[in-house]
Amino acid sequence: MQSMTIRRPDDWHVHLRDGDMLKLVAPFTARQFARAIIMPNLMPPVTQVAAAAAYRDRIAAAAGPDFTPLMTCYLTDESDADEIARGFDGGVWTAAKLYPANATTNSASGVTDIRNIHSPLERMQALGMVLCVHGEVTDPAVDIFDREAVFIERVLTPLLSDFPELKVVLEHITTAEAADFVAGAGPNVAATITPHHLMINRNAMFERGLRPHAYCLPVAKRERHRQAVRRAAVSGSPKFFLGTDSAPHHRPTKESGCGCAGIFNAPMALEAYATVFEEEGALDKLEGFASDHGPNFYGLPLNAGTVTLKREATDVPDLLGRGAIELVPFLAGQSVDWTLDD
Ligand SMILES: NC(=O)N[C@@H](CC(=O)O)C(=O)O
Ligand SMILES: [Zn+2]
Ligand SMILES: [Zn+2]
Repeated sequence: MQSMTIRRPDDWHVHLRDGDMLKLVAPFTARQFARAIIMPNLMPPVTQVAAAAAYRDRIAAAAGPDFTPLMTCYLTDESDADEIARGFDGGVWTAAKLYPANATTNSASGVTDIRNIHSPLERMQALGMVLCVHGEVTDPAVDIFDREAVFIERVLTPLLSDFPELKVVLEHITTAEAADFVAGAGPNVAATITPHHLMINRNAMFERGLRPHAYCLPVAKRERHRQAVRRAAVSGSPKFFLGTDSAPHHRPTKESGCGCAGIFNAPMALEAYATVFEEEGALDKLEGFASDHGPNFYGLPLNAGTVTLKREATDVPDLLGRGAIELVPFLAGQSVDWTLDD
């Protein structure tokens, strides 16, 4: 196949940040996607309807008219069910986001115990509002490579037995356990999958030296898990859909003695997914994964337009930037097999 046209896709998990970083990265996402679920882990986090509406306006200004940001509410121990319902009913919030406190970047204000958000979760279940989950336990006694699987056991399974109708997206899955759990759960449970977890395993972080640009959370796992996540992505199941988790960090904050977690993949996300789906002999499954399963799960309309991908290599730049900000993109200096036609 030399070219393929699919319904315009959406990104169901992205970090656009704020200020100059937002201005730099938003056009990359808007070039690829019609809509995106915007992560609320700013400093301070987006916990209030008014803050989310103002952030939405800043994103719209940075991304241009062809892009719709879908906002999320950052859940904390103090989250108020009425404020969440008000933002959802008012069309500001599409979903709410559960960060276990200190699990990842800017999650210090996250939830310390799931019991503290029972009343917001009860309301969300009644409203049909999606809960997006960073699914890792923070218990330092649990090995970092096991934190997703243990989260499923200790937190997600009890959560779903307390709220059996709650719509839950287990985000950026990295393990066979997560893929199996989601596949076997009810239709109210789905997962997003990133390009990097499809393309790299944990060796990438240690290839001939320490590689901070391959470091994100949840951390990439061993090859067996990458293979399981690839099978889930190309399975055609409506439970698995595209979420890049593009998470830009200024270069010096990654190339550091304590580097930030996050991989910036927005510039060539679709091209990377197409490369993986072709390797798996599943290009016919790309449109469902990228453009249909997400909106169907969220109960949103499918996009009207299309995008065309050509089977021509795209070279990924070593460095992207503007002004003082420098970003090393995913697959810097390498290439992907497809090109997005503008
Ligand atoms: N994925 C990451 O490694 N980092 C994300 C946070 C997150 O999605 O966990 C970030 O905000 O930088
Ligand atoms: Zn996360
Ligand atoms: Zn993320």
